[in-house]
Amino acid sequence: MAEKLVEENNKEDNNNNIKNNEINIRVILEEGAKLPEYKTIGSAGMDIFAFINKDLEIAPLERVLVPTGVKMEIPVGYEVQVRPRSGLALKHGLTLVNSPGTIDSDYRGEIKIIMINLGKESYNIKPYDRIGQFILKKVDKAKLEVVSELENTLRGEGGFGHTGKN
Ligand SMILES: O=c1ccn([C@H]2C[C@H](O)[C@@H](COP(=O)(O)OP(=O)(O)OP(=O)(O)O)O2)c(=O)[nH]1
Ligand SMILES: [Mg+2]
Repeated sequence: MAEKLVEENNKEDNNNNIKNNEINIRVILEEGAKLPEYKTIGSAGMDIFAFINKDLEIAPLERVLVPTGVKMEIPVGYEVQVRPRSGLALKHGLTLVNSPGTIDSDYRGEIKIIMINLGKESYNIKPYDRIGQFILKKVDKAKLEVVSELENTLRGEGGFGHTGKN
């Protein structure tokens, strides 16, 4: 799969002059853990594999913390978001409680995935199942400046649906 992807990548580069902008991230993998991977050339997210040694059952409305066996050194100025997979969400009601989860650039612990079963039936996560995806994002830092007045706009303080439905 990895070789195929590289091949496809090069082909795409040659054909369309598309260059993937890759950011190097140093990773520590626990023994036996699987490195997250992009499944297609255009995937925004790298799929994350459950690092468990036996099936993990999630009852309806139960929350579980699923290990990944992955530690990362995310460059300053970036974060990693942990997002659900739509297939698991649609077919089984499986999602992430804190979606999108935030992995800070200074976090050095093992990344874990907080899953919840919103379906009606128990679901078994199997070892190495793909349970979510990592998205690398640039983040700017805000510098908060306290003032007494904000610039006026048409919307003003209207929010929470005040523009109506259609
Ligand atoms: O789904 C997640 C979310 C977070 N984390 C790790 C990485 C992240 O950098 C750290 C803290 O996450 P967050 O800031 O969302 O949680 P918190 O409750 O504010 O904890 P803390 O006080 O440690 O920041 O926990 C995960 O492994 N998985
Ligand atoms: Mg925090």
